[in-house]
Amino acid sequence: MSRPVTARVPAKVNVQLAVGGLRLDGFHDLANVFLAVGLYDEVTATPADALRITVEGADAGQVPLDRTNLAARAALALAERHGIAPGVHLHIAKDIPVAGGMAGGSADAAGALLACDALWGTQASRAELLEICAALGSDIPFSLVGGVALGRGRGELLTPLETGGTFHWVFAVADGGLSTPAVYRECDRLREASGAGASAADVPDPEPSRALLDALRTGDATALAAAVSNDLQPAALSLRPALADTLRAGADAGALASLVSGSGPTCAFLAKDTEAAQAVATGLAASGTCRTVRVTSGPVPGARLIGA
Ligand SMILES: C[C@@](CO)(OP(=O)(O)O)[C@H](O)COP(=O)(O)OP(=O)(O)OC[C@H]1O[C@@H](n2ccc(N)nc2=O)[C@H](O)[C@@H]1O
Ligand SMILES: Nc1ncnc2c1ncn2[C@@H]1O[C@H](COP(=O)(O)OP(=O)(O)O)[C@@H](O)[C@H]1O
Repeated sequence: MSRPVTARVPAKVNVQLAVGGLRLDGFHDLANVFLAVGLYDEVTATPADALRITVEGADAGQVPLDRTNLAARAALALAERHGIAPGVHLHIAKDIPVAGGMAGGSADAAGALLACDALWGTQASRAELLEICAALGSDIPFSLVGGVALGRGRGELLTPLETGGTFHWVFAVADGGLSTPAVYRECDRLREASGAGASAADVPDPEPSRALLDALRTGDATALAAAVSNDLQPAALSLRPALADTLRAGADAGALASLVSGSGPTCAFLAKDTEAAQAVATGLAASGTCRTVRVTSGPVPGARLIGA
């Protein structure tokens, strides 16, 4: 019997999330600049008679254990393509906040794919793995690739980006999640309410910011802080007004930039260095405006097999 295989996959923050108009297929075109950060889920694949999912971690109770779990869907997609039975036990050690705008479910899908590919010896090419990822969810290709990348289309068409250094991040994890489709819907509603319109004909094509790409390339945290943006932030704040207090608490504690991570509700804070990040974390914890605070850095590599 084959030995268990474990994949380790990072979370992400979006340093730019420019959202175009609503497409006919229900998605939005994006200029989505992803940066992988050092919070990880681990997915372990062990041979089993049938597909089974187990989850450990503080948020484990919020993760589905049936075939709607993104890790299960990834394993099923790989098995189906290669005509094999999806007999596998997937155990997820979850450290990425659930429904937090940090792509935890996407991380588990990418991890399950890598781990099952190794366990089953399916030897899928990188291109095939990326194709399966894109079919399962817009953010999943980035979980596989990691580092820093620009996502076009609905976020699945990736171009890796150059970076000149490590950035220090603090994350304020909220109580409870936000639904990604609900946040996109609220973004459209706010655009309609402002009179500008929300369709692809009304909203300019999203473009990556030149200043942001330059700041990433040079590794300049102050320049990056000046250039970060998230078009979903007004929608997340509209659905969860208390996030404004969290963003303010991080800024008061010395963060160079405070923004909602993707669709939220996790808030991300960029700090000058490790000491400044600790000070921001201490200030946020004392503010009582979030459930937990995490300090980390990035960019980090994407999904990797460990202990192989
Ligand atoms: C907002 C972002 C930013 O990176 O991530 P989160 O912050 O939620 O992690 C992503 O765009 C989320 O990507 P992901 O969570 O993979 O979304 P999908 O499963 O592909 O789509 C879920 C739903 O989100 C909406 N959606 C998603 C992507 C996109 N470009 N336009 C959309 O309108 C659609 O309503 C879609 O049905
Ligand atoms: N492996 C998984 N881990 C977390 N959530 C999952 C997973 N599979 C499916 N889901 C569902 O996807 C939703 C969004 O989860 P997640 O990817 O953590 O958030 P986000 O899209 O905000 O980054 C969850 O509420 C949950 O119902």
